[in-house]
Formats: sequence, C-alpha cells, structure tokens
Amino acid sequence: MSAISVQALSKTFSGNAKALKEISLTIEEGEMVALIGASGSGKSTLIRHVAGLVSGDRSSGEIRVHGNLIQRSGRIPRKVRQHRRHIGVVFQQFNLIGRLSVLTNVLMGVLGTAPAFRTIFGIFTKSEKRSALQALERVGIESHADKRADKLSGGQQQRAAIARTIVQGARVILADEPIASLDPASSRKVMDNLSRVNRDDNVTVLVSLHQVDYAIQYCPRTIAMRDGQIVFDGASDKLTPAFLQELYGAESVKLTNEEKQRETFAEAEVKPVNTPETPHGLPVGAQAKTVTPETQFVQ
Ligand SMILES: Nc1ncnc2c1ncn2[C@@H]1O[C@H](COP(=O)(O)OP(=O)(O)OP(=O)(O)O)[C@@H](O)[C@H]1O
Repeated sequence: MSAISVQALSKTFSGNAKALKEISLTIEEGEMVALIGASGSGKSTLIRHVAGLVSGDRSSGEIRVHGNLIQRSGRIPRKVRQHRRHIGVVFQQFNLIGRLSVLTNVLMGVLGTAPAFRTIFGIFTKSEKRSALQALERVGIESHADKRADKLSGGQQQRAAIARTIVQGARVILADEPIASLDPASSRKVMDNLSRVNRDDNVTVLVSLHQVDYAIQYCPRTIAMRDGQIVFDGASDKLTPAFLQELYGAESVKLTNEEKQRETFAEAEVKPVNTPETPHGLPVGAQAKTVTPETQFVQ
C-alpha cells in the first residue's frame, strides 16, 4: 500500500484559474520526496489537500494516505480527523504557539490520542512528557524545553515542530517550505532532522522547497510543478540545469537584497551545500522566490 496516493486532483479557487490540474502521484512508504516549482505553481495547495485541510474540485478523484481516504470528489469525510493523526504537518511559519513552552508545544502532538479534556487543560502524563523530551533530544533542542516557543530561533522552532510530529507518531510528514526563511546553517539542521526521521523511523516525507540544491542533496526523488501540473517526477539527480532554468525562469535570478545579505553572511559562516558553483543554474542555497505573508494560506 502506498503512503500517499493522489488521483486526478484538481482545484479551482473562486475567481482564479485552476491551481491544480488533474494531479496524480504515488509516494511509497519511507520515501523522502521534494516538491519544487516556481511561486504559484501549486506546491502548498497540493500539500494542503493531502493533509485534508482543503477540498478539491467535485471533478477530482481521491487522496489516500496509508490507504485511508482523505478526500474524494471534493469531499473530506468526517473520519479524516482520525486519519490526520498519522500525518504530521510542518509549515514555513506559525508552527508553534509562541506563549507556550517548547515542551507543551511538542506535547500538542498527543492531541487526537489523549482525551480532549487533558489536552485542553494541558494535563499530560509522565510518559507523554518523557517522550516529548526524547523527541526534543532527537532534534537537538532539549535544553530549550522550558523556554517560551517564541524565544527560539526560526530553525529551532522548525525542529520543535518536527519533534511534535515524532510525538504524534506521524507516519507521513508534509513539510511546506520548512526552510524558506532560514539561513543555510539552520536550513541544513532542519533538513538533517527530517532526513533522520525519514531514515530511522521509516516516516515518509514530502517537503516543498525553493532551494533546489537542498532537494537534490536530501531527497532521492523530486516532483516538479508548473502551473498546477506535474512536469517532472523522478530521481533528483536527473534534474538538468536546462530544465531548472526553464522551471524557474526569471525567478532564479530574482534575489532580494535580504536574500543576498543572507547569502553573503552564510558564505562567511558555513560552506554551501553542493559546493560546485551553481551546478543547476541556480545560485547555491538561493531561494527561487521572495516569500511574502500573502503567499501563506489562512488556516
Ligand atoms: N486561498 C486561495 N484563494 C485563491 N487563490 C489561491 C489560494 N491559495 C492559492 N491560490 C492560488 O493558487 C495558485 C497556487 O498557489 P500555491 O500557494 O499553491 O503555490 P506555491 O507553488 O505553493 O507557491 P509559493 O511557493 O509562492 O507558496 C496560485 O495562483 C495562488 O494564487
């Protein structure tokens, strides 16, 4: 049985052109797959549909995660809550509740398995706390357990979000641009953690990335999207410079000042990933777009 199966998924937002056009894909258990594509190509929309947060068009087929129906013909069944338990979601931002401790945020992973009153009042068992601490240890931030979540750096917050998926017991992690606003050193730590959970726990990971170099380094398989369609699905090392230039077009050279500064800073601090100079026609570690709050979905 596949970990993720998407059949003929289409999505039309009101007043907009189709964001997804008859997308079909299958991801097997234990795979780590990158989702790439220019801004607006449909990556976030696809991830949110797989997570069961958004429903597709009526004309759509179905989405299953580990055989469980997430949606069919644009309808999300009520039972989806049960199935979402096994799906960990990591977003670019807003992953944690800032005023709560890091440990409590990670303990939120037991939501769905513990009785509602316990999670509402923040009553967790010793063994739940122990497993949350162990998860924090696995992602290397156990010393921050008692801090307010909003006191952590962006990269540490992402690692806490990964720890939460571990506590949740997620069999699939959907990560939507988890490193888009991080410097290369933090990005690498987040990707290392995702990769470790994938390798050690056989958790399937689908991660959308703007940094093609990270996709190639961390994900054996890449799915590339353009205008709501899959235009490449295969081994990441088969991506060619010509294809990537075409995929990103002018975006590949459109770096903001902030990104340029981050790159300059990063070069001084750490060696970039895949050191060969722009092997895929993109600046090393560069983001192929500018992320703005407007590009985020409202949950
Ligand atoms: N809630 C929404 N309402 C209307 N249109 C939307 C909505 N969400 C996304 N879209 C549109 O759907 C298309 C795909 O957007 P999506 O955010 O999935 O792309 P993306 O590849 O994730 O881009 P980015 O990398 O900028 O996040 C875009 O044209 C976008 O404007």
